[in-house]
Amino acid sequence: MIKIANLSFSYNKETRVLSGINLEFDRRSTAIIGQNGAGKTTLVKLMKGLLKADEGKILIHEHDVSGKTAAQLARTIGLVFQNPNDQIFKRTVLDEVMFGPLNIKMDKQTAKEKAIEALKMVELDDKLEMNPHDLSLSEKKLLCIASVVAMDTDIIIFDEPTIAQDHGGKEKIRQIIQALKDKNKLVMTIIHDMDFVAENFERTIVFNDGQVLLDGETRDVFSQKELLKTACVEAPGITKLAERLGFKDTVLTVDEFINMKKTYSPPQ
Ligand SMILES: Nc1ncnc2c1ncn2[C@@H]1O[C@H](COP(=O)(O)OP(=O)(O)OP(=O)(O)O)[C@@H](O)[C@H]1O
Repeated sequence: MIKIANLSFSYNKETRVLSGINLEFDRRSTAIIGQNGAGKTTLVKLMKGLLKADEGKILIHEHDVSGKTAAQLARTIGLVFQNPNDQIFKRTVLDEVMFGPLNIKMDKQTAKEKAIEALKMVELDDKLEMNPHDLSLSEKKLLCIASVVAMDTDIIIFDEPTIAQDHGGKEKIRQIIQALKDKNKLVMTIIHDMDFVAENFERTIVFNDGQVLLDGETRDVFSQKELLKTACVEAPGITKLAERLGFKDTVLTVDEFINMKKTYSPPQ
């Protein structure tokens, strides 16, 4: 779906932020992780056409991103920003969510239907007439998710969706991601919450200093202790616990831990 070849980018002459990135994305849900400043947000901004590469190419559905207009890209790839205040500018919740669909020339009736469907998904459909700025931070983040979901793009990228979410909010985001996966969309997220990565994403890519350090099935990535250390990334809590207890296999979730514990005999 997305092919990235030999991609490099710098904001200024002194520092190269991304260098020689080669990646292909299929429909597997994918987490992009790595320490602050590793280049994750820059990569997704390049995919979304918000920045122009210095070198290399990004192809989405075989078409070069550099040859596409912002409107064409908006129909294919949605990006939910980390900070909701970067995204909110209408006076009611409904108008906010209809803005994107109308902007990509959906007719008004369809835009409204898509907006309400997306607001139901994030459970804000009882707040259609509210001013978005009166919502809590967690609700604003959900509103921004709805605004992108309503555009019905094939690819949806989240930047730190779980920040400012309590347990209930995280559970809602988990369900939204699952619903998008069920619709066969490519869901990608930039995230620092490793427990959430382990529980929800099939593939994980680790960025370090503007390059891809690790890329593979999430379980395989979290089994690479030494390389994770290089990228200053910690494995999920349950993975570390199982490892310290001497489990042979890499454990990703509490359910797996419980199931494996039944057959586990501690080292003598
Ligand atoms: N607009 C900008 N102008 C100049 N430098 C920038 C700009 N945006 C980001 N950078 C720098 O580029 C590097 C990569 O930033 P980027 O936001 O892509 O990292 P990140 O991996 O997403 O980090 P985080 O996890 O903190 O969001 C950092 O050194 C950052 O300071």
